[in-house]
Amino acid sequence: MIGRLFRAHGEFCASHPWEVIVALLTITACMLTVDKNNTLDASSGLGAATASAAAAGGSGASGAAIPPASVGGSATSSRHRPCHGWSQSCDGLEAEYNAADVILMTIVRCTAVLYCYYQFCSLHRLGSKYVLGIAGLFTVFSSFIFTTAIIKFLGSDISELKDALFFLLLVIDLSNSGRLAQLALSGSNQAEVTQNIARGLELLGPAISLDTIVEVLLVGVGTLSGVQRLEVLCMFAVLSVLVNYVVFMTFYPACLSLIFDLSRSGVDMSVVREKAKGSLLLKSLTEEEQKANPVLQRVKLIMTTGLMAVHIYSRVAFSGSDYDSVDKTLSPTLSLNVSNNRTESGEITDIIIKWLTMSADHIVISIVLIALVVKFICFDNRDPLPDQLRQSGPVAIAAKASQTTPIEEEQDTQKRQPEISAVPAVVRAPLFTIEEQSSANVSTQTELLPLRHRLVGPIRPPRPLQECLDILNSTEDGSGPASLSDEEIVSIIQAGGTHCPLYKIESVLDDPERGVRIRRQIISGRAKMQVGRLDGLPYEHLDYRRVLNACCENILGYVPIPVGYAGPLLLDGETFYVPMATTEGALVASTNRGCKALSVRGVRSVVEDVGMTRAPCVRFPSVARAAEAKSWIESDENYQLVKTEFDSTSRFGRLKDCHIAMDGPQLYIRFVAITGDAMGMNMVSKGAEMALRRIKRQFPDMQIISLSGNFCCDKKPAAINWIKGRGKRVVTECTISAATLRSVLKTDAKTLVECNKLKNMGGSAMAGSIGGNNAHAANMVTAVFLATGQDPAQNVTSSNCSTAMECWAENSEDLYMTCTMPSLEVGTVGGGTGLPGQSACLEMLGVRGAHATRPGDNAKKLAQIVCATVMAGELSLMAALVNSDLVKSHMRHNRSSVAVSSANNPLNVTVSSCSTIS
Ligand SMILES: CC(C)(COP(=O)([O-])OP(=O)([O-])OC[C@H]1O[C@@H](n2cnc3c(N)ncnc32)[C@H](O)[C@@H]1OP(=O)([O-])[O-])[C@@H](O)C(=O)NCCC(=O)NCCSC(=O)C[C@@](C)(O)CC(=O)[O-]
Ligand SMILES: NC(=O)C1=CN([C@@H]2O[C@H](COP(=O)(O)OP(=O)(O)OC[C@H]3O[C@@H](n4cnc5c(N)ncnc54)[C@H](OP(=O)(O)O)[C@@H]3O)[C@@H](O)[C@H]2O)C=CC1
Repeated sequence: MIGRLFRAHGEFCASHPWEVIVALLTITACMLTVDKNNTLDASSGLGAATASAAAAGGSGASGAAIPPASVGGSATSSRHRPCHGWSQSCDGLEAEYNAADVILMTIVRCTAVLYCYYQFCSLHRLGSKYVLGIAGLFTVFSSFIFTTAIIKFLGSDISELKDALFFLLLVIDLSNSGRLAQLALSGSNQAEVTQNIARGLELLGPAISLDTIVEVLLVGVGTLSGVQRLEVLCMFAVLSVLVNYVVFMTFYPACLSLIFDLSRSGVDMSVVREKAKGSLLLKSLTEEEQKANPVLQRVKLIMTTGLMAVHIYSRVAFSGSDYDSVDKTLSPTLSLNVSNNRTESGEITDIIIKWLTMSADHIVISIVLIALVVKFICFDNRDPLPDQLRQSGPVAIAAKASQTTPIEEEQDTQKRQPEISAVPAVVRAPLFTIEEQSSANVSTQTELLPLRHRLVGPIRPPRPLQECLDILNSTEDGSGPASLSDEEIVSIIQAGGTHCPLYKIESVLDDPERGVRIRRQIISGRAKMQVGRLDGLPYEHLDYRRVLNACCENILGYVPIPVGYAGPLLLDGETFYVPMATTEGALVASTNRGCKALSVRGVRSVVEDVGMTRAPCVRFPSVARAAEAKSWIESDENYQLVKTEFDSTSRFGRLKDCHIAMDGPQLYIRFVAITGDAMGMNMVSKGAEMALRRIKRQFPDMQIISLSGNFCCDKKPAAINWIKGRGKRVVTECTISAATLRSVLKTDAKTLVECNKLKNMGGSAMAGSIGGNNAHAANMVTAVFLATGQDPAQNVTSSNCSTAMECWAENSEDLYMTCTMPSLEVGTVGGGTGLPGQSACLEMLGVRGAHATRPGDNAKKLAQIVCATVMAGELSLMAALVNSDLVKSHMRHNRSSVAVSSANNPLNVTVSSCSTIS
């Protein structure tokens, strides 16, 4: 209920920022410009005191003494009406500074500075130091200005604020401003910002209100101390707390909202708001009100009650004629203090009395300081807001329920133990973002990543390096790397040598995930990365057995790429749903549309296993000797000798051909081999090496320049692959009826044929392209390659494609289309095809692993699917181009305002939106 009130209030402030800000500024301006003498004269009883205060203020500043009677009087009256203290402040403060004063104020100032430092450290831990730092500074500044205005209004001398400022710094809690700013600015549009601010106040408001009450009552105790200067300072502090509270609840959220409002570009907010309603973040924000730690809340409530009792009792006890006697009881030395402060007596007794009287001052200030310290330690230790939200969100709850086993919980608890970090970068909680919320329900580790990043291990000081090395190399039970803490392992790695090179951690530790975690920490430190830089790069839940010694070295993690599907695709009578991994919005949609058009009549294909190639470069002493070697290899009999050697290296690799090019005394021997279901580069390289040995036996003067002489030609554009082929050669064909062209692609055959001729043929010829007579074959090739674990770099040669179109049927209104791809380098065995995700995608196509009976058939089938998918993408894009739909569709699917703004703009300001374009 209370939370909802705060929420409504926050919503109001955020949605009416101008009104709130102008209202507050107007009130402040009124206070600053009001004629305080008139006002105070008119007010009850304050006039006299103010007059004296003003006078004293003036004198006080110069250090003039005030008659004891007047001071005393003031003090007395101040206890009857606390606000009186404002006008009396100068009286109190003008008292001459003695050694104790100097020490005391120094401590207060130091504490304030340290506290500020602590606050900024906390803000840094929360996330962006710039945004949050500015938020914190803004709160301090605005609170100070408002407090000044009120103090001036109450008739005090502003010159005395130098002491009060430190109290102001001590009572302001910047972390809440940081939290609210972080939450507000994580919104991607005005509606989200408003909702985030409302949600933030709903969450923070009740706790902050209670904190404020406790602080006011606690610090208010100082106003009962009987020590006049302390009373005045405490009144400043109380006022600061109250003003800071009001600023935080009104001015601050309004300003946050305004920042966003002013910096966005004219977007249609009704549309954006509609979109925002569905966002995951908002869903999590509308969940049940977050409760602060109930134990702490109860303690605070009890404290509040107790302090109220103290205040009521004290003020009743001090009222009326009783006051003087009570005052004497509580502070018997006060009058002495006042008079003694103003004597220049050097007598020991006077000094003792002065110190004794000041000790009351010290004691109460110490109580206030201790109370503040207790507040930091006990009450400010609440979970960061992002954690609270994460815990509360329905998505997170579901994710937690499904993911967190008791064992995991236990591990997490262990990992929450204080870290023993030997490296400088300690990963902190990441910025709270929509993306983080959105990803909470997928089974990646990102949600708990920051905690798991930390170095873990038994809490004990690291053992000496030699001892750690002995344990590392020991084979005894209870020894070995598992018994070393992360910090000890880091020290071994940092020491260098061969014991545990950074790139071998996984195998040395025999625990890949732990190894990767430690490497991330070390690299973060060595690369002097900002805290949390690697948080977005997952590394857990990866089957490292399938990665190590197969796919990657020096692993830091893995990059998740979205996988979509295009289909159904009717190919040679079979239906396929083709997985595509891409970050190019609109690509899958386009291919999907193409599949729809093609599948009405279905695609037919032919495939040929051209063979994988490897062409070493060898050199002979003379051209004649090179020519002799060439003819030796090309003779049938010798070719068989070489083939036997080649084939001996694999159960599936079989030498198919040998093309030799001569360039001076150099030979480029292009071995062509079928490689079963593997793409075959390793296999053919292995075979080529063995074949070269045989040739060298025959020609000992042959010099092997390089196993790869670029005549192969792998991963580089080359005409030879276009002409002779490489891997699999596939040709697909299809006819698309005029009706389908109209209904699905919104075009006709004639227009497409014309465009294909001028763009894919004419345009590519003008560009001097080889193998590029297509619109975007590389798009589909790469997306399917990534999804199915192919070598991504082989998209270069594999994307060779000629797309042809003709008008078809009697009336020439249908379309006949072919795609010819002579060099598709694909495999269903080896490389990345064995990784779990990639393997699942191959499974989806029914081509995972080796073909059970006919080795090579799975790879060929995959090549056919790739070519048919390319055809679908080609058809759809060509239709989009003739319809001038390209830019429109990409603005809709390929440019998210959230992604663009969060990448380029720390304030998440929307820099573009499809709603303005489409
Ligand atoms: C593999 C190496 C580096 C071994 O090289 P090496 O000299 O045997 O290794 P080493 O054990 O003596 O270590 C030397 C250094 O290599 C690094 N190193 C060594 N091992 C690791 C590891 N596991 N993880 C990370 N770093 C490693 C490391 O820096 C190490 O120094 P250290 O730190 O020990 O003082 C070397 O043989 C090599 O560079 N091979 C070439 C592999 C390659 O480039 N493959 C690319 C694919 S080929 C292709 O796709 C295209 C192609 C070929 O067809 C194109 C064409 O036609 O030309
Ligand atoms: N070395 C190089 O120059 C290059 C390497 N690459 C990389 O090479 C890797 C791919 O090499 P590739 O040779 O395809 O794969 P692999 O190196 O993984 O070799 C395939 C393995 O699978 C076995 N196998 C089992 N069943 C079959 C089957 N039905 N058909 C074929 N092989 C089968 C083979 O047996 P057997 O041992 O009997 O042959 C062989 O051991 C990729 O990671 C790629 O990135 C890429 C470009 C160049």
